[in-house]
Amino acid sequence: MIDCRNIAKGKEKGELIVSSEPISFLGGVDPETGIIIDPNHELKGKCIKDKVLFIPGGKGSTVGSYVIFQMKKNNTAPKAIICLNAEPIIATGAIMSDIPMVDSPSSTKELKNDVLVEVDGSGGKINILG
Ligand SMILES: C/C(=C\C(=O)O)CCOP(=O)(O)O
Repeated sequence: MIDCRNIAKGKEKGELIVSSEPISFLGGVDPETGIIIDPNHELKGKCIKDKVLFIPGGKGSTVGSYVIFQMKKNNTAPKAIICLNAEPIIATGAIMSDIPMVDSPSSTKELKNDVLVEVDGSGGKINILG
């Protein structure tokens, strides 16, 4: 179990998709599919739908919050979000879209691609399931 700061309430399970780079949701992610479309991003072509997204944080336009909300409506959103350091764009998007979110994990060594985790955005914890 990894202690975190709780940002957006709720609890969801999913497989991790990890990036060392921040993501701009406006222009960087296709809300129709959940695929990363930023040509310069390390996750270009990868789909974040139904994944647990682990990123350093967000960047870019504040409209990114609404892109996250649109993704939730389209069923293309991540199940949960983990950030190293939450910032207002992604935190607002997660809160208004009911996507569990935490930041400031006490350890990141187990947070690797494809690991199944449960994010508890209410209690501020990540459980490693396998
Ligand atoms: C509200 C904005 C644009 C719109 O309505 O489409 C401005 C967003 O400003 P940023 O500097 O990109 O956050």
